[in-house]
Amino acid sequence: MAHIPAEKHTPLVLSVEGVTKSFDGFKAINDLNFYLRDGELRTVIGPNGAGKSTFMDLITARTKPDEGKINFHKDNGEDVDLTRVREHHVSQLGIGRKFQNPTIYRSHTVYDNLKLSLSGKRGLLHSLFYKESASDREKIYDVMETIRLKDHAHDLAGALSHGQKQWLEIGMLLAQDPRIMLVDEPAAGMSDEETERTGELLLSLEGKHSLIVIEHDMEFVRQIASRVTVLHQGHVLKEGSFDFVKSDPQVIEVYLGRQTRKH
Ligand SMILES: Nc1ncnc2c1ncn2[C@@H]1O[C@H](COP(=O)(O)OP(=O)(O)OP(=O)(O)O)[C@@H](O)[C@H]1O
Repeated sequence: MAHIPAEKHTPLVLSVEGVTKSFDGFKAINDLNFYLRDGELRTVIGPNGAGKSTFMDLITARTKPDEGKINFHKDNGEDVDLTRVREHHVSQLGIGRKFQNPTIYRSHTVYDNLKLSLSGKRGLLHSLFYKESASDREKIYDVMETIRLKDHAHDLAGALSHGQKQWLEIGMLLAQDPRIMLVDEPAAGMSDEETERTGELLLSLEGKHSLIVIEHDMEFVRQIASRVTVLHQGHVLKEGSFDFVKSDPQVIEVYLGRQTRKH
């Protein structure tokens, strides 16, 4: 059983218990226990092949585990077993995922991308023709404010910088009010300034949403992390503050030491 920190009494939003997933006999995820608190920003690090993407695939029901439980704790007190839910229902439950490559509509404006995302639940064809209400407009402006793209509302998404595209996609998730946001390497390919602004953006979401951020850039992890989970061979190797995991000999051995040698 994984250790649940006793010092915090915030309710859990996600419990992953005893989860195993094999591919052709290889355990990509091996007896994994992971708990996420409501409003928490958790960073997940680990070497290539540690199982980070598979972990996200399991939470979003893209992949089904061989064993174990994955429970989403709804704010009405109900639990939903995510291993029994279809992938498209997971986003309707309020679990959104941002992949590494932005999936924005390049030939639409920033505003229209957010509008499409807001109305996404109604289907794409409907979304193209739907007239947003005053509260929808307010929501879109709130999101643009959060992702700092208000001044680009009427720019085509395809003309945005790499960093701005990533922020727009985070905004598209936000437009759907997710309870849990899964964010895969948000700072990849960004300039130092964009990376720092991305960190500020994620920190501004802490408390309002629960976030799991996978990241390799340790400077970025230092900026955003309060609690870090280190995955290794599909299992939690260590979990704790940035300073705790950074100085842990096992983490240095399997991940940080190798990272340093690479550069
Ligand atoms: N669909 C699949 N079929 C076969 N093997 C898979 C599949 N998906 C993942 N694996 C294997 O499971 C292991 C974990 O992969 P995963 O992509 O989850 O790791 P990761 O931590 O995200 O790695 P990276 O940092 O390189 O993205 C790897 O050895 C990978 O080859």
